[in-house]
Amino acid sequence: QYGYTLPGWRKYNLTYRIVNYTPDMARVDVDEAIQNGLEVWSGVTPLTFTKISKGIADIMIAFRTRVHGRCPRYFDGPLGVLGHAFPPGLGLGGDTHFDEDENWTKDGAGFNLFLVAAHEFGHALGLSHSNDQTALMFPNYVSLDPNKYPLSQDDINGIQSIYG
Ligand SMILES: O=C1CC=C(NS(=O)(=O)c2ccc(-c3ccccc3)cc2)CC1=O
Ligand SMILES: [Ca+2]
Ligand SMILES: [Zn+2]
Repeated sequence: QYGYTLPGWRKYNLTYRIVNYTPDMARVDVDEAIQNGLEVWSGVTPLTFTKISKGIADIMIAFRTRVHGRCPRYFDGPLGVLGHAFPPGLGLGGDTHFDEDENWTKDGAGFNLFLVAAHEFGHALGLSHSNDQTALMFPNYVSLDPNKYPLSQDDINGIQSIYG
């Protein structure tokens, strides 16, 4: 009874939908950053992600500002919180929102969408924050080279403890 594994998804084939796009980046670059952010995790688990363009997906992705829709969490304008994601579950579960008041980029300027997305998707899959400085799930944003930013062993241990 001691200890517990964080609740994960009870299925491996998940769907996602990009509900709206940030004007900061080309649509194809947003699609690519999101897809790569998900592939970081599917690469080390049996999870698969299928993109749908309408209807309700497990992971609904949207760019929002301040108070938005029925979301219980708000954004704070430029800087500060960059995004938030809800742990696995029905309804809001898995949904991931990015703060549109940030400057989203696909390179080192502003905030790299791929990096933040990969971090938020960790939450959407059931991971909490890590105290390992090198972990993707570390609570503070570090702008590293997104092309070489692998998962740390801590991230892999975490996700495989849920979807091993
Ligand atoms: O649940 C929360 C609450 C606050 C958060 N702060 S954030 O949006 O500014 C944020 C911080 C760090 C990252 C990050 C960390 C490591 C690698 C890449 C991004 C992403 C977003 C992020 C988050 O997921
Ligand atoms: Ca913000
Ligand atoms: Zn939100």
